Amino acid sequence: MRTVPLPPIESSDVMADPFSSFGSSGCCQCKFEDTSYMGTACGSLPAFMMLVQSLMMARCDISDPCRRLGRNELPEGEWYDFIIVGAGVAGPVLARRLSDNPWWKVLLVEAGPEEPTMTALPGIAFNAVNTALDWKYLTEPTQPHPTACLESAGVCSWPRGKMVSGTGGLYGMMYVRGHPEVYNKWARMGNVGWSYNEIEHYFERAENPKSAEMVRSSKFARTREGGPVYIDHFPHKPDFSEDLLSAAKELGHRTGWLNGYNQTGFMVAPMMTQHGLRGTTSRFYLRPVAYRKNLRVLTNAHVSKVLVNKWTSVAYGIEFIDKTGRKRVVKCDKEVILTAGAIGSPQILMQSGVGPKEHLTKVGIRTIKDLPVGGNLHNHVSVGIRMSINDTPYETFTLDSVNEFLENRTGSIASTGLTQVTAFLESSYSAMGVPDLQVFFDGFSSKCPRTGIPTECPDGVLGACPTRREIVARPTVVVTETRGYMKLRSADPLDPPLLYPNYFQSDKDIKILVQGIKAVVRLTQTTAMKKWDLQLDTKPHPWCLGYHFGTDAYWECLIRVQTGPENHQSGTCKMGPVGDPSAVVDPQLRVHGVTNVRVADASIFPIVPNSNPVAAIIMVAEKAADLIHDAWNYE
Ligand SMILES: Cc1cc2nc3c(=O)[nH]c(=O)nc-3n(C[C@H](O)[C@H](O)[C@H](O)COP(=O)(O)OP(=O)(O)OC[C@H]3O[C@@H](n4cnc5c(N)ncnc54)[C@H](O)[C@@H]3O)c2cc1C
Repeated sequence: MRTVPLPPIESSDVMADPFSSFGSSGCCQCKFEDTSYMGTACGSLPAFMMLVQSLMMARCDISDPCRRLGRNELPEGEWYDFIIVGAGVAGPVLARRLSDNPWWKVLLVEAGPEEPTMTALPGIAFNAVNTALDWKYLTEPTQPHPTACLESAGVCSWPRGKMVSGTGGLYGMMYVRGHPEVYNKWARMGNVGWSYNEIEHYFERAENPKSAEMVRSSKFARTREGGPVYIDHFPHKPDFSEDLLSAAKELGHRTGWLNGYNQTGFMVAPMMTQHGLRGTTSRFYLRPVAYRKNLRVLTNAHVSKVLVNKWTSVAYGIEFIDKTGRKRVVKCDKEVILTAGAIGSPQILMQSGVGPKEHLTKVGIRTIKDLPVGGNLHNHVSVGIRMSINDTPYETFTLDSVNEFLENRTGSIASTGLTQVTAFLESSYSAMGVPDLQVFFDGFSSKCPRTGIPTECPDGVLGACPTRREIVARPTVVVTETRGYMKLRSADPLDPPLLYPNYFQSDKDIKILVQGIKAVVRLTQTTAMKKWDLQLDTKPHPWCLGYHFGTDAYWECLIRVQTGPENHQSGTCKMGPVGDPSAVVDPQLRVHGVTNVRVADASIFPIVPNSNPVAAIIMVAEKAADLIHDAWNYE
């Protein structure tokens, strides 16, 4: 941890827009406990990255210290109206919207530290994975036999962010709403008020499309500019991306805007980004209101349970473990809202005695309400298909690109490279025009450049690079049939839960994925790709030598051996009406049978949207805020 010691925040220090503080030294009068994690990300920290880190941390327009709310202590004896648990994607939205009412006191509690400065750089977007800012969850092998991630004995790795911004601190920033039919299906499952027509305005309320092209296009036709979430294209993309779109066009795919009912095709995706920096809901929703007296953000506080009166089943506060390891209690008058994500929220509910009675009894927790918490666990799933192009793979993160970024906030550091290109495709199993495959592409990105010199190769050597650059295409099933579950490992709230995703228990998921592989392989046969000599890596995986390379049987083997577990975990506190035996929360997001507890994050999805989920999570949090305002304003 590195502390920048500065005097307390003045409201006049707080800018509505961080870019307005660009070049100003005045904002550096503020205090912010920054986290340095590049050493872990890089193994040992090269001098060049140490320099970059010091530069970024010292720049107030990037580190933004005056607009950080996170504190490790709470004043003794304070009471709150609402306690929100988890400052990831959903938590900051609710904290902002509820504290809009100046009469309500709101506390947002987060297990991790404030959002570090370095996560703001899109060019090293995924560096916080596997550091102290990641919960580093590992799944359990499917019983009785492993069905996926066979290369690692059936154990898949699930990174989840542990910081203000949550998994948003290590996500790819892609902003996609998902197909309207997914939400219509939620409504058909008995979730009154959740059809696309009824929720569309929550997307619109959040969005702030920035590029002129977006504002003009029909994509955001009904969205007025001015929502908190900046949506833009990155200011930089590799030349290869446009040719990739041409190749897709050649194969008959639609290219350009993909949204709403027209989601199928290839595009350079819209991103949550502002002035070249990572867009997170903490940046967009919390920082502009850092001056509010009725909003507190408590960091490094692990919530162990919601306090529920065992006679009345009414929630009245939370118990948490603070930074020093001390158990503490904080109470509220109105509601506890769980936004701790698809693993954190169900874990906290079960620790509180809300969950499957048989399981809770086994781990020694007294049941307050018997509910199927932790069921319906599902996730998208992918496989990486290695390819290469004729291009010298020089580092994109160089001293020149650092200078360009610092001067203009443009260049490769303001972008995630080829990851900004995506495709949505329909397999032969898809219905109603809902794409069931998404393709991600990786390439032209950096992790830990060592020298900053433009002729640095991927292994850190200068000059004599190989002549081919690796590109990975990742077809991903986004309408999955498989369902898993999670359980507590023990009654200890600090023990990670047992996660059983059961990948590919449904054969349909693997068949869809094979079709996705064939679709990406077809790209290698296009004229547009001749220019780059895009080639499939045909070296068979040693575990799949028993199958002919390129046959369905070979691909099925590869999928199970080298499973890409994706990061869109959902459904563990499923939303459904009274009478739905698999439901945990009702369509008002209230936990069935427990008063004054709601859940408002990816865990309430009855079915995960067929796209990256952050847009949908923001929509859920926006709607939750209205439900809460309606409930308590009436009171
Ligand atoms: C590498 C990667 C790339 C991704 N790219 C994209 C993308 O481009 N676009 C997209 O839409 N999605 C993407 N995602 C997925 C997306 O980031 C997640 O779906 C989303 O962040 C989930 O939001 P959430 O609010 O439900 O949970 P989280 O963001 O995980 O937030 C939960 C918060 O609660 C806190 N918490 C948990 N337990 C406790 C506790 N007991 N006490 C206190 N606090 C607690 C956590 O520390 C965390 O801050 C990506 C994910 C990963 C890992």
